[in-house]
Amino acid sequence: MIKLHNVSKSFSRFQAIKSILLTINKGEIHGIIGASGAGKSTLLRLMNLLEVPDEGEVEVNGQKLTNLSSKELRQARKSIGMIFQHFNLVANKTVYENVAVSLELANFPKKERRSRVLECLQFVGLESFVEKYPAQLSGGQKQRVAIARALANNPEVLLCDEPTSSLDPNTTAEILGVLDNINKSFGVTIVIVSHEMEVIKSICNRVTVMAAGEIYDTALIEPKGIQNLDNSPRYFIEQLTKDGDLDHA
Ligand SMILES: Nc1ncnc2c1ncn2[C@@H]1O[C@H](COP(=O)(O)OP(=O)(O)OP(=O)(O)O)[C@@H](O)[C@H]1O
Repeated sequence: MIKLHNVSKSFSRFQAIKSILLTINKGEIHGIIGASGAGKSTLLRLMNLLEVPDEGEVEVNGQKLTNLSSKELRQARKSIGMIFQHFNLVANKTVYENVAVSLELANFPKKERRSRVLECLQFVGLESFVEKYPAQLSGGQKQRVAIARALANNPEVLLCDEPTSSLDPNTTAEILGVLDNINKSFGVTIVIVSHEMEVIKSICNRVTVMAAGEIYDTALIEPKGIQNLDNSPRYFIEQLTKDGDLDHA
């Protein structure tokens, strides 16, 4: 479970996140959608303290990250994986080394590293790519390596920042399938930032709609469509459903 309690974040004098209250339930796939600049990525990065809040508390799996020392935070982050739009692989390391590096950083027992790397690469269907370098991979394959790297330490939470925004529709569907499989197989709580309503609708159980650093609404996504949770106006959600993607200028 992830809890943000009255969390605010400013950059210089610009308030990007305004006193946000949000609970993400254990085991759910939670989408965060909103127009460009709404604060989606900042909100996600507050969940593992890549951005440190100016005010408020961040709690993940019962631990208040905002109260931890830097050593304790490093430990807590082992259970929070993250993937990015541009994959963030290390160009001069092989597929194998890119995944192994997260185990080294986490002091994973040396003897078990090789089998764990291979296990994660097998899960994403890339066990035969161990000796390849990122430049030899397609976008979808790079994102699979990034997912394997994020999975290596058995995270309880996976934060995904626009994970399919650089991919074509077929590859997007494949990557969303991998994320769904991770959620179903291991019970990992997944948070996905996206500007595409189709992505959110195809995989998420709930969606939070952001506008100008605030939560506009949180809605439950049912198989038959989107239903409002909070009895607040349905207008924005209905617009999103009708118009499809949000403008991502
Ligand atoms: N490190 C930073 N320094 C200064 N301003 C920042 C920083 N990070 C984010 N911002 C500003 O905070 C606001 C929210 O940014 P954020 O990236 O969270 O929005 P977003 O909804 O994810 O947008 P996009 O969809 O375009 O990525 C923007 O106005 C952005 O310019």
